[in-house]
Amino acid sequence: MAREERRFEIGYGLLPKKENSFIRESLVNQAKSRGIDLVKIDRGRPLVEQGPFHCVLHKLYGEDWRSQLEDFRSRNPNAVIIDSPDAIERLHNRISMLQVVSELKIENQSETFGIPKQIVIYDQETLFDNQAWELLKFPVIAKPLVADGSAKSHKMSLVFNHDGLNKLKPPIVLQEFVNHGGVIFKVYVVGEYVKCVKRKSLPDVSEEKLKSLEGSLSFSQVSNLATHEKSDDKYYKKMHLEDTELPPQSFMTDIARGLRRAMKLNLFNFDVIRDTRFGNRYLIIDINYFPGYAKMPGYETVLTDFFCDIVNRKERDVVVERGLVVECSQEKVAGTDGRSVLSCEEEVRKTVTNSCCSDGEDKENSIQV
Ligand SMILES: Nc1ncnc2c1ncn2[C@@H]1O[C@H](COP(=O)(O)OP(=O)(O)OP(=O)(O)O)[C@@H](O)[C@H]1O
Ligand SMILES: O=P(O)(O)O[C@H]1[C@H](OP(=O)(O)O)[C@@H](OP(=O)(O)O)[C@@H](O)[C@@H](O)[C@@H]1OP(=O)(O)O
Ligand SMILES: [Mg+2]
Ligand SMILES: [Mg+2]
Repeated sequence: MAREERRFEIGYGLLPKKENSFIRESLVNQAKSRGIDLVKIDRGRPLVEQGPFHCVLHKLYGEDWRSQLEDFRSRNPNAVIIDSPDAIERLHNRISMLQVVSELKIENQSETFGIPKQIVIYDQETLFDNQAWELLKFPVIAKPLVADGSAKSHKMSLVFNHDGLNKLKPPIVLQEFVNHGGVIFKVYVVGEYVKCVKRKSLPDVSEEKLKSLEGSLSFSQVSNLATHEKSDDKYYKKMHLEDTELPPQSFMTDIARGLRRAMKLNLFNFDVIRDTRFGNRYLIIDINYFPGYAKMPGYETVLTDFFCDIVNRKERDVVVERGLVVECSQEKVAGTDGRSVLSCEEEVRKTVTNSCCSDGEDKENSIQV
């Protein structure tokens, strides 16, 4: 006798721009075909009155939203919130964002990683204080300290010399500009899934060129420009993205998994550049929460797989790859708010079968919510 299909509801809270790019019909349909209904959260009504959702997916800020999530969590202790506002908050400050990279330990003989030299400047006086400059060398990139998703938080300046400092408005982070061959790598993380892609970046600045450059140059979201915006530009015509080799996948995966565990986040990307002075040195310059996944080929499948894992309370790394279900209680794996996806041994032991995400067959290891 055919078993009734179990369905799950995932509520999403996104700004209109994100909703437009992420919630495509192709994603909604694929999720639906595998037992997941993506439902828009009505921001005009309390979250607790909606659903009931098995999972909440969000990229919204502010105190009101935080307290709505808190209420939701206490009333729905079994629901999963992807991800916790506290964990996301770390990415709203460009210093705390990269601190986690500096603390990460990864064993690798052939490649190294880190972050560029940087200082934080809170006021105008410190900007012109020579002591602050002992560590850094021009050119530098001035980035707003706050990275809250506003247009302002993406406005950057490439500063060539002291004259260029006049226009800057602290609080800012001054980060050494590192020549990297004009190509940036964006590493997308969706739970355990890791995908690295190439994008165009700022061109290198030679010592020679630096002498002739005046002041500073402003720019914003250079790796996100539409193709037509780049195509007229002489520089971009000269660029050969296809000639650039990707960093080793296993190295990027190790960094991604390390970051995921340390930050307790499931949905993020990080920007990596390869220092041209040392072909095997990689620098992480930016980490973004819930980035533009729709730019990833086949994002619908990747995201649907992830949703299925979440609602089934199972993760590939623990349940499938290692096959050791009990490890969940010992491993600090990226948690979510509400209940950690992998935190509790008892939950994992509640092994039942259900039809969500199965390809027609029941899976012995799936966990029911
Ligand atoms: N230290 C650096 N050295 C060389 N280039 C850099 C450095 N920092 C940033 N860039 C360039 O400037 C761009 C913007 O910087 P960053 O990624 O920090 O800004 P963002 O506004 O947070 O970007 P996103 O749109 O990815 O959120 C990068 O994509 C890269 O092209
Ligand atoms: O739409 P959103 O506001 O989430 O924009 C994000 C943007 O995704 P989009 O492509 O969907 O616009 C991301 O692009 P990719 O790194 O994936 O290229 C990146 O620029 C994030 O920094 C942005 O987030 P913010 O920093 O502004 O919060
Ligand atoms: Mg970036
Ligand atoms: Mg960013």
